[in-house]
Amino acid sequence: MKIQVAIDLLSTAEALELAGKVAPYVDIIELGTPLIKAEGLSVITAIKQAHPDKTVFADMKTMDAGELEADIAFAAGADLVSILGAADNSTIAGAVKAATERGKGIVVDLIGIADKPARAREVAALGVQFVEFHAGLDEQAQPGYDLDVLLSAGAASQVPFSVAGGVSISTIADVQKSGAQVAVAGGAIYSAEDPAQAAKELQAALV
Ligand SMILES: O=C(CO)[C@H](O)[C@H](O)COP(=O)(O)O
Repeated sequence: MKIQVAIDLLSTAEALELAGKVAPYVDIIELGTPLIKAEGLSVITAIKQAHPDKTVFADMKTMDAGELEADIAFAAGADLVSILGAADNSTIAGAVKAATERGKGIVVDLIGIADKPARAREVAALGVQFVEFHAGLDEQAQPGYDLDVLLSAGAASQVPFSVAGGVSISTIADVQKSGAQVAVAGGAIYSAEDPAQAAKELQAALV
């Protein structure tokens, strides 16, 4: 299983600093949606230039104009771009077209989707690289939030999937057991007192 660090910070300088610390322990560096909105596409270029050996994920969360939005993120240096599962299939197909032309990949984010396994199977058929079973920061803050629900849904989907929803050192082994290809960790790394140590421990917890 791969580890993806989600950088939900607000400046390119902070993102470069965090990426520099944690890069040895992660496979994929994600530029979070608030970061891209705050800094623009240039943050993607800055991170890719600093870490050309890493897969750079632009969390665009695109809902419309899939081909155009994916293409501008790929042109800036992204290797993977996220499109929302709630988007029309034509939006996802357009993004896949841009990815295919550039030899890159699309990840569909199932945030807010009720029947995640069913939608995952539909979008997988459109040619996306993998599907993200995701509970966003606001959903995680609701009483009774349970990561296990996401893990069961991912396992039931029978398509390549990632998991994002407050993954931490206490849950990463369960994420791996669920069969996920990628575990996404944001707050567990960027909010840690020692982000490099936190990322190292996540990596060490993999079997
Ligand atoms: O995309 C996001 C929020 O929409 C986050 O990047 C994702 O949820 C991972 O962060 P965390 O591990 O803190 O949940």
